[in-house]
Formats: sequence, structure tokens, C-alpha cells
Amino acid sequence: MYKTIRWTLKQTTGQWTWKRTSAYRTICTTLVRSEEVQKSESDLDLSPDALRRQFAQMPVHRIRNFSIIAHVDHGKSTLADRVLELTGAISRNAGQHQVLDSLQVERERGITVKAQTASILYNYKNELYLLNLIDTPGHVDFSNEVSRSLAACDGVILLVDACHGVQAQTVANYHLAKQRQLAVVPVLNKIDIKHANPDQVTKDMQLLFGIEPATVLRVSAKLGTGVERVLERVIEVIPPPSVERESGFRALIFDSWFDKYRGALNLIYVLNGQLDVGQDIQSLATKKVYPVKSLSVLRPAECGVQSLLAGQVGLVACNMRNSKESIIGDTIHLKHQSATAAGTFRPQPPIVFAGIFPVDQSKHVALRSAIDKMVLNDSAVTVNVDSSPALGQGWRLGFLGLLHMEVFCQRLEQEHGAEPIITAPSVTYRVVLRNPKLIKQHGKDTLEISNAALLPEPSSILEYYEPLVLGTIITPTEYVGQIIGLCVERRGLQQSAVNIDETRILMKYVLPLSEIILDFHDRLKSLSSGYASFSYEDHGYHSTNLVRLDIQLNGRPIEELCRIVHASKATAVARQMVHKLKDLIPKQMVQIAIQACVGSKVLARETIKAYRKDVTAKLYGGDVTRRMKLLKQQSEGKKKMRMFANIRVPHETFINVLKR
Ligand SMILES: Nc1nc2c(ncn2[C@@H]2O[C@H](COP(=O)(O)OP(=O)(O)OP(=O)(O)O)[C@@H](O)[C@H]2O)c(=O)[nH]1
Repeated sequence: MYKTIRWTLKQTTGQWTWKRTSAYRTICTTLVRSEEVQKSESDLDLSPDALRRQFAQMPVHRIRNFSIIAHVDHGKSTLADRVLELTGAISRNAGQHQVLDSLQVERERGITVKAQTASILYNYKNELYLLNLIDTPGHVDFSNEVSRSLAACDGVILLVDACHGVQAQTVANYHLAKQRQLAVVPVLNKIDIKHANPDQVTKDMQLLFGIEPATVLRVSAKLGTGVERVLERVIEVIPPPSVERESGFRALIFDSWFDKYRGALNLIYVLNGQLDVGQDIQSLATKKVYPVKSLSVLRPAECGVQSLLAGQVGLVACNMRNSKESIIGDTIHLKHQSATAAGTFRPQPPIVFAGIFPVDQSKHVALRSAIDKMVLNDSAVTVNVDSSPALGQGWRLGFLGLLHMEVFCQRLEQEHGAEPIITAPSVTYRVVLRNPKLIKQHGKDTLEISNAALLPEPSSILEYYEPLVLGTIITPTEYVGQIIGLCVERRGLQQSAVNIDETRILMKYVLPLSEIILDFHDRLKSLSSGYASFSYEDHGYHSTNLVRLDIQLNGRPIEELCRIVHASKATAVARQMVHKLKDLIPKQMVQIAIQACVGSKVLARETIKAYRKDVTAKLYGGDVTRRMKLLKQQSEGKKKMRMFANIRVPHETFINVLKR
């Protein structure tokens, strides 16, 4: 404990001291007080019956709904752990870490990918409060989870790492909260770390967000220092939900997932009235009616209740079967009662698309059901049917980014035992047609293309458009040169550059989305030794010059390998692809010419030599003309084969060449 006090003292007073100063006494009092609070929390009766009673009696003015938002790894889940421990929702010595990161993928990768809710009771000034806490992911690819969670909140804890300071995702999440006019509780975390610089970070927060330095709390989520002050501030700053208990029941569905035995479970935020087990509810979107089988609150473990009141967050099981019935953002109300949409949440449109196929077609049905269940849990993913001559029947899925796509596939494998094949990700391009026949055929003059094989001939296209993003990069100044180089290489245009302080700079770049989806983030991290951070938002479409890059094997185009690329990058991509294919396609009886072409122009070529059978092996000496005759016969035979042979391209080749 003494070590903790020393570190905390260093952070608050700025100097090392062993003396028993007033600051020392304050910290000791805080620690002792925290012990007392814990003791008083443990005095709370947390048995299921008592909890049900407390939830049923909780008045609206003693409810607070809030999220923890921050950049990746700034300590959201750790702070949530401490809050759960402090309020007795989980036991202190259970050795559990990041309790709200319950998915296997979250534990393996050490990141949150799914927002999680916990309803906790907290005693403040001798009154019991119900706090509905939502732990959100920090990575930009899961920002849909953040905006979804904010729809059910009245305020946020803005958590910032006192060592790394304000990062790109902190800025993005702060603006998201401000757009929704949510109350913000600013908190600096990790003040126990030696090189933490809370004073500087507080100044940055003042400069960037106009946050008053005196209102910034300093905590160590790891050690639990200052955490109860955060809860007190949540109660003081965040307003109670503005809901009506007297009117008819109305609630917003803001999350759902699949349970093997109960079907789709919906997490709802009750806006008006009250819902009881056994009542019939109706979906505003589908108009279907469902009987309420069970209701529960999450602590984060489920705790069954008989009713949910306005202002509360809870789980409804009502025999909904799939994602078509359980729609995130939908409003539910009692049967035969009218209600207006609560729709304050609009899902983000996907930006990266990839084909997903079963390893063999016998697994098609199993994969379809796995995708259906996963989409229920991850509403940001869009699904459309797709097919490919090489990979068979499959789907084209839309994701919010590459990490989102990777996590989705990993979850498919881990949670549903599916082993899908996933093709190279691509973005959605727009093409304006000039060919009247095609315009008539499609009934419109602009097409959205995310599959290169469906791109019309260049002669029928008037204009190409590609999606752009507005990227925010925060980096230490010593890496600015390399990062600008990277952005220029990726066809980026600088919009602004602001010095946050003497050592860090915030730059805004407009970049083509296709240039950042593959490895931009990794390159940025490696160029800046991991210190730069990046987030992006949609920035519309702009006119551009695109070409379709076809891959041909002995003159035969292979549809699965074609890609849409920017004209200036076509040659480089062509070279890279043919080179990769040369390594991936096994040698065969005939020579294979791998060509990458744009229209009829060949941009790159590699040749895989054929196996050579020694047809002259049986000759012992003899005339040279006999040897030549045999070789001539062999080469004529091969020419014929080359014309007719169907080159055997192993199944994995398609996947490996399409992979990053
Ligand atoms: N020293 C120290 N480490 C901390 C503190 N809080 C969190 N950490 C560590 O920081 C790392 C990231 O913490 P998480 O709680 O997973 O961060 P997160 O913000 O939830 O991460 P994402 O959900 O992936 O965005 C973990 O290794 C924690 O142990 C703190 O107060 N002090």
C-alpha cells in the first residue's frame, strides 16, 4: 500500500516524497475511505431476491445510464472490473480480469469487440443508486458498438491514458458523445505508471475539448485508486434518464445475441412505462407480436426479474428467432398499443466487403446458420448471396474494417465451429454508365460495385468514383516525416496539422478508403514505433481513375483473381500478384504463362516452367537426328496440351493469393 501512496503522491505533487505531507494524509484517507465504502457495499444485501426488490423500487431520479469510452487499451475494461468489484457485482478475490470481455476472441486478443452491460447498485450519501454501465470497445472498427451503446446512455466516462495522452479514437469518441449531447465525466487513468504525465494530458484535454482541468479525475484502474470518486462524479454530473413511467410501454432494442435454448435475446432500454413477464410485445419494424417469456437484468450475470421499468436496461427473451426479427434500433411496445419510434440509433454502413465461402459445399447450410447467428450478435455486418466458379456458393459480407472482418471470422470458427474461406477485402466503387443499353438493363445510370468481376467494360463507363475517408492521425513529432511519406504514397491529401503540445501533432488527411483497409494501420504503427494512432470517418466519394486488373493463366482469364485498382498502381499490383502466383501454382506438365492485364495490355508476366520428361533417356548413342526427332515430337505434343489443357490451380491458391 505504501508503494501505491508513493506513486500517487508523485503524480499529484510532481515530486518524490517520503514525508508525511498533507497530500500523504489525503491519500491515506481516500484509501481508508475506499475500504469503508467496500465494507458498506459488502453490507448491502445482494441476494437475488433483495436485488429484485431493489430494482422494482428504484425511482427514475436514482438511475444513471452511462458508457465508458476511450482509445484502445486506455483501460476501460479494467476500470469496469474495479467498478464491479467496488459495488459487489463480482467478488474481489475471484482472480477475474476484464470480466466484461467475456468472448474467447476478446481474451485471446486482449481487446474488447463487443459492448457489455452491467447493472450495479451503489450507495451514495445513504441512498441506493442503480448504475447501468456499458463497457465499449476502443478500436475504430467497432465504433458501431460505441454509437449503439450511446443510444441507451445519458452520459459517458471519457477515459484517457495518462501516459499516452489523447489519441485519435479519444477524439472520435468524444465528438460522438457530444453529438448526442451526453454529459462527459473526464478521467485520467494509469496514474500509477512512472512516466505518466497527468498534468500535460489534462492541458491537452483542455486544448482539444475545452474540458476544465479541475473537473478531470485521476485514477489508477489497475490499483483501484480513485475509482469510487468516479462513481460519485457519475451520479453528480450525469442526469437521470428522461423517461415516463406513467405512459404506455416503449423500449429501444440496442443489442441482441443468440442463445441455444431461448433463441434471440434482446437487450432493451425502457423509455416509457413498464414491461412484465407474460405480456405481449410488438415490434414497430416488423409488426410481429411476441409473448415475453422472461426478463432479466445483467450484473453482468443474468438476474431474473418480473418487470422492467422506464429508465432501466434489461434482457428480454421472447421467442425471436433471427436477425430479421430482432433488429437493433427497433422499438418495441405492448400489443395493440401505438408507439412512436425511439430510433435514435442508425447503424453505420459497412465499408469493406469480402466473399465468404464454405471449404466444401456440404458445409454450406451449417455456415449459413452460423453466419445468421453471428449477424444477430453483430448488427454492423451486412450479408448478400454471392457465388464464384472456383469457390462455389457463398455470401458477400460487409464489415466496418479489416479487424472487424478478422474478428468476425475468428468468432465464426470459435463460437460456431465453421471454417470459412474469406476472399480479399474490397471497397464499394461507384461507376456512372454511358452505355444506354446497360442503363436500361439496370434501370439506373450509377452502379455500386464491390466485386471486381461485375465491373462493366471500360467502354461503357463514363466515370469512376471511389470512397474517401477523413483520417485523424496523432503522432509524436519525430515521426511526422515518415508518416507524411506514407500518406502521400497512399494518395492522401493533408487537410490540417495542429500541434497538441511540443511533442505531439494532430494531422488530418483525406485518404482513399481502398488504400487504408489492408495494412495502413500496421505500417503507421511500425513507422512510429507504435506511438501514432489513427481513426477515420466517412468522407464521401470522389471522381477517380480506376482499372480492372485481370489475371490470365495461359490466356484464360481467372475471374476470382481480378481486382479493381487505381490506374497509377496497376503495374505495381500486377507485378506483385503474378510474382505471388508463380510461387503458389505448382509446376505442371505444361508451361504456364501468368499474365496480369488491363484490357488487352499485359502489365506483368511470369512463366512457370513445365515438368520435363527425358524422352531421349532410352537412346543409347545413335544418330543426333533421332534425338532431335524425339524432342520435336515432345514439344509438338506439349503445344497441343497447352492449348487444351485445363490448368490445375489448387483450391488454396485462390485464397492465398487473395489474402494479404
Ligand atoms: N499500470 C496500469 N495499467 C493499467 C491500468 N488500467 C489498465 N491497465 C492495463 O492496460 C491494458 C489495457 O487495459 P484494458 O482494460 O484491456 O483496456 P481497454 O481500454 O478495455 O482496451 P480495449 O477494450 O481493447 O479498447 C491492460 O494490460 C491493463 O492491465 C492502470 O491504471 N495502471
